[in-house]
Amino acid sequence: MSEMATAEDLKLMQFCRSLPKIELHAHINACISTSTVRKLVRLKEAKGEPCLDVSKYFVTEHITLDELFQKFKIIHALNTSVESMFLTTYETIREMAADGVRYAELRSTPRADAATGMTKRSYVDAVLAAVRKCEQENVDIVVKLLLSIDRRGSVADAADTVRLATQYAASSGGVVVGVDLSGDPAVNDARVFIPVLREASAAGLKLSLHLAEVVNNEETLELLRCVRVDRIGHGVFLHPEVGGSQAIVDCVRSNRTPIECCLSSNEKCYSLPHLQDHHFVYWHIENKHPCIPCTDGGAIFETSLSREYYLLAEHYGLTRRQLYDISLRSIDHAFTDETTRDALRRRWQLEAPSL
Ligand SMILES: CNc1ncnc2c1ncn2[C@@H]1O[C@H](COP(=O)(O)O)[C@@H](O)[C@H]1O
Ligand SMILES: [Zn+2]
Repeated sequence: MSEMATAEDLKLMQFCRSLPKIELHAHINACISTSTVRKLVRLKEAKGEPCLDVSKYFVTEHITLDELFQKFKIIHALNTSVESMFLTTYETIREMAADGVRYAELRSTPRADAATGMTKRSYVDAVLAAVRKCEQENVDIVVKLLLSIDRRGSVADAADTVRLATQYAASSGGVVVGVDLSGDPAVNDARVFIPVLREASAAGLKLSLHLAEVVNNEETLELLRCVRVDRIGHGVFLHPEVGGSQAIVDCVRSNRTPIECCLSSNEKCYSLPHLQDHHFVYWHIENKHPCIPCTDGGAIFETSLSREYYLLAEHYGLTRRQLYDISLRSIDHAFTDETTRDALRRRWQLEAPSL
């Protein structure tokens, strides 16, 4: 919101906060708020370990994807232990709940760290322990987890992640539900992961893939055709007008594959001159295609899910009723069972803010 926010703007923001919301695209290490960063620094200092300059973590202006991935190096250097992963996840969940998010799918790339003894498995355990603690404390949110494959890694690493996800899907009481493919889109050809991703689907895991973050039509089309893509992350360059292709559009439309749209993240990393040019307009407004507003990780992009809904109203003139409907429809695309979805829908009915 600008400094010149009018009473109407404030009322709209208030509405967006009270709207029950569902977050389907948030990388844990992109969700670390200023206050959590401070806690992580204290944790590191208490152990006598050096810290990088964490003030550079936040994306305050337009940056390139390359610069974004440099920022993750800063946070990864800070977040190296099971204690810090637990803390990060715990704080993230509480902050989301405070923003009115009632269902969230977090995603994160399991990492090992020789210095602290963290393994990929203890990393996931720490995240799951934080989810359980929030449940025990009755934090008002349902949380699920996707394990992320980093496309910069090897196929063997990816296979490891799918194996972990398969095991945790069985042992986590339904918290681990799927796999994400992410990482620097300029690195490697994601088609090498097709067999591994197919195995993940065959094992019953849901798949959300970062696709078309840069123009890469062959890769995008082949992944869409060879893998059961349950949701698309970003999909900035799918349609021909922006360098994508009609074949890709046909594929996405015929499968009605939902697109996770992260306005602020895209605006900051793709330097969209105007949010009017965001692909939400093409897909959702012009073509009624299912799109889910998400943050990508609110903290790093200095946003929140409420603010993303606010931006939809501000830039595309969506009414409160339309914002509510988008939020309600997002439930259809959650990687959970029908019972949970029905419970969420009932809640949405009860909690519908005055429209
Ligand atoms: C434009 N946005 C993006 N595109 C692609 N991958 C992204 C991303 N934002 C985050 N990640 C992926 O998530 C990791 C950080 O969270 P976790 O350590 O997994 O919790 C990054 O290292 C990258 O692999
Ligand atoms: Zn992402």
